[in-house]
Amino acid sequence: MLHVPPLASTDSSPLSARGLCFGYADEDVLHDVSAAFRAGAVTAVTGPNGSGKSTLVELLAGVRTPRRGAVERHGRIALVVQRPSVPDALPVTVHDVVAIGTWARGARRSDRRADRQGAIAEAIDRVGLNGLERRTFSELSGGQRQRALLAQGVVQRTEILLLDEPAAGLDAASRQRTREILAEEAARGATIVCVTHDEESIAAADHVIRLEAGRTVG
Ligand SMILES: Nc1ncnc2c1ncn2[C@@H]1O[C@H](COP(=O)(O)OP(=O)(O)OP(=O)(O)O)[C@@H](O)[C@H]1O
Repeated sequence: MLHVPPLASTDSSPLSARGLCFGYADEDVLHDVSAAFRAGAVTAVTGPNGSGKSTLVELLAGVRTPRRGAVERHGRIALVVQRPSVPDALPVTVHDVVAIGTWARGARRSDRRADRQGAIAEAIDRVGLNGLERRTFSELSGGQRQRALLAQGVVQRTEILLLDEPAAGLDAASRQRTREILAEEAARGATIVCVTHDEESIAAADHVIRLEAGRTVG
């Protein structure tokens, strides 16, 4: 796939960052990061461990606030986090996890209960977890948990979908399926930003942002 740089300007971009600086302590881990993300495209965010990818995605999602700079968002955002830890005592099932993703949809009057159940079943089917709906999170493998969270993200049908290493720990077939799902979400017009170390995901992305030591390098 042709790799063109992300948009230089923020014009018509559903999601953009301008001059982001952020530090967990005195020292900044992100330095003056600017980027604009296109609707209908998958942007891969890559770079070495500790280069600031997860931090950038959390700033884009609004989970963290930049010390300097700003994020502009147009549309609803879903964030798929990495390696969730759920206490074993919490008996939350795959179905529950995906259903949580429909809560915001449910606020829309047109979204009837039957539609919600259908959307949950479809999302579980898309990530290949059929038959495991009633399993609790503690009874799932790491890769299965990862896929349940992906289903929770896509069921929201938000305009912007942010994912932090959704393919981490997945086998080759599941990584491939994850790439297909992201392409499908982009095809319906969503803006997809995906942190990844996976070479195939980087190659399949429409745009690539590379971070090194908290700075964009291309
Ligand atoms: N909660 C935290 N408190 C203090 N420092 C943190 C915290 N989270 C991350 N950092 C530091 O911020 C920097 C960027 O971390 P970040 O997790 O964004 O990197 P990353 O590129 O996502 O790494 P990886 O590829 O390993 O997931 C690193 O130097 C890291 O040690």
